[in-house]
Amino acid sequence: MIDISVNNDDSGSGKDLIFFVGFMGCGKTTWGRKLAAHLQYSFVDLDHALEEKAGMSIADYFSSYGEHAFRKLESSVLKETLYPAKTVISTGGGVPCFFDNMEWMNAHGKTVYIKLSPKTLAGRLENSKTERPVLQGKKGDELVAFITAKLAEREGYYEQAEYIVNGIDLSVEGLQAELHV
Ligand SMILES: Nc1ncnc2c1ncn2[C@@H]1O[C@H](COP(=O)(O)OP(=O)(O)O)[C@@H](O)[C@H]1O
Ligand SMILES: O=C(O)C1=C[C@@H](OP(=O)(O)O)[C@@H](O)[C@H](O)C1
Ligand SMILES: [Mg+2]
Repeated sequence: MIDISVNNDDSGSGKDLIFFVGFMGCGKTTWGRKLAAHLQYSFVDLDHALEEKAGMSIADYFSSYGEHAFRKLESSVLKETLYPAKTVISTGGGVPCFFDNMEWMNAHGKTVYIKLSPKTLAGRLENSKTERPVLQGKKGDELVAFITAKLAEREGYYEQAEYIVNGIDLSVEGLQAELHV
């Protein structure tokens, strides 16, 4: 039998999907991939899925079509991707904060918020090679101030996750125990 999750119904909820959420730089892509390998689950990074669907990088999509179009495409990629059973999904940092995406993820799998302070996030983002157009090249104190304000806007969504984990001392064994998988 082929495993297909059908959009907007409950068929995904029994399929062992794990969604990582949290601010840019908290480690969703890194730890999603590691946990999937450890559990022998499939792995989907929604940013990569979106780039494939759009046929261009996120930075190019933002500059060509703007953030509003990006958020609509992001939500459709979240909901229309056919996830195999047992998949870890790393979302982009804005996903939980638009439309009913957070509710949708909670209805379709386990959700995990990787929580970190603005200062730690800023340090990681300054050393990360991934392009993040939302940050507009900010660095140093300006970056910390931006993250502090943006996280205050977004954290209420992230905290709707079923599990909240400290991003400082993550391990795949710790995640596996916490999530009971
Ligand atoms: N536990 C960790 N300790 C130190 N650096 C980390 C850790 N987890 C991730 N990173 C680094 O932080 C940066 C952002 O990680 P990434 O997985 O791309 O985050 P996200 O997908 O949440 O934006 C990357 O450069 C990554 O190597
Ligand atoms: O927080 C955001 O608004 C964004 C986060 C990015 O993903 P990461 O959280 O993996 O960096 C990516 O989706 C896009 O650049 C927008
Ligand atoms: Mg990522």
